[in-house]
Amino acid sequence: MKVTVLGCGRWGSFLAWYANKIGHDVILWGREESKNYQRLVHSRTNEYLQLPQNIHLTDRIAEAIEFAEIIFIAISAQELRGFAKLLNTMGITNKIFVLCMKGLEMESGERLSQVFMEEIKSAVHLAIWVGPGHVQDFVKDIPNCMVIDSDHMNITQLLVDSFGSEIIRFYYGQDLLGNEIGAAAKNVIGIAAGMLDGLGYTSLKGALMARGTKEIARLVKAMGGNELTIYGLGHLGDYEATVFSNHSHNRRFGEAFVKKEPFEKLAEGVATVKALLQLSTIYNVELPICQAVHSVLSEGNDPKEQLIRLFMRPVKFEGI
Ligand SMILES: NC(=O)C1=CN([C@@H]2O[C@H](COP(=O)(O)OP(=O)(O)OC[C@H]3O[C@@H](n4cnc5c(N)ncnc54)[C@H](OP(=O)(O)O)[C@@H]3O)[C@@H](O)[C@H]2O)C=CC1
Ligand SMILES: O=C(CO)COP(=O)(O)O
Repeated sequence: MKVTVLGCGRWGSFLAWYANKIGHDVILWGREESKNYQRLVHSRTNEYLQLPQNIHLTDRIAEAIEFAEIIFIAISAQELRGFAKLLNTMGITNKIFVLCMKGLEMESGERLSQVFMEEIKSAVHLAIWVGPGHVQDFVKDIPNCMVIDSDHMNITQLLVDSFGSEIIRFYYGQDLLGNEIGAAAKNVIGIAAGMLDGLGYTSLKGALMARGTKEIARLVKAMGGNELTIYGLGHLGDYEATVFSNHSHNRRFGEAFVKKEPFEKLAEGVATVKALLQLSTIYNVELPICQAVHSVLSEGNDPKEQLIRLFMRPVKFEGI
């Protein structure tokens, strides 16, 4: 099968490497001025992997789009709307786009599938690929389980059947809304986890895990999704790779933030927490953990005070 990957950062370069490894014919696209792209062109390596010679690299978007019927996108979530506007100017009818990103639009609170479909005016199929997985593990053949979801089971099945392997076992998603919210929100819980680590309160990550899932499940239910999705791979299943992982950029960002250290990599949860607070207002659902993360990141409140207050809130029944 022919596959195009748009975005050549950490995850995009992995998707190209992986699709090639399991036998697909792959083009990887990056922006001409991108340092990530230039490095791949010159050395075929980045800090995570080495790209085989038979993966074609291009900075010509028209060539990349034309090449394949299945197109993965792995860019920063906040850039998706502008990027979709660009794609919409190209001939993209009958393609299957797979959003391999975890975020919500900061200003609107919209899910990425909503953002994408608002901008694409032609008939395309859309799916998402989320769940736990780090490049550093996959390139060593360390397996994981992930989830593909879409509004059409035949598309979900086609993708699962075409991209599953011994290192990635896919599950068929059945709740696009729940999986998108869950995948985005786990990055915010990851930032909270990093803050706890940085403050020396790693012991509270169990409580974070229990209360984080409850909080996000409440939101998903209010939005019309299935609250149980939050206990699946897209959210709870991703805590191992985020809340508890040294590879996680979101967790590391949270830790660096409270230690007042710089951290340059993309931490999607920083923008997503603002989107979640919009949803909290729209759907009238209390999101105390998201609120605490936001108050530390954007309102300058003391992390220790906020996190301690969060877990020492008035006694309540655990089911709530
Ligand atoms: N298990 C999973 O499902 C994983 C999912 N992810 C998700 O993948 C997404 C990307 O993360 P990651 O790869 O770590 O991030 P990186 O910062 O490594 O890569 C982001 C890429 O997006 C590109 N980009 C940014 N803005 C634009 C734009 N306007 N037009 C085109 N390209 C653009 C960047 O281009 P440039 O090179 O020019 O800077 C860069 O190549 C995130 O949403 C993240 O949550 C990440 C890891 C694992
Ligand atoms: O989504 C991921 C792992 O499943 C990657 O998480 P980070 O972006 O926090 O590194």
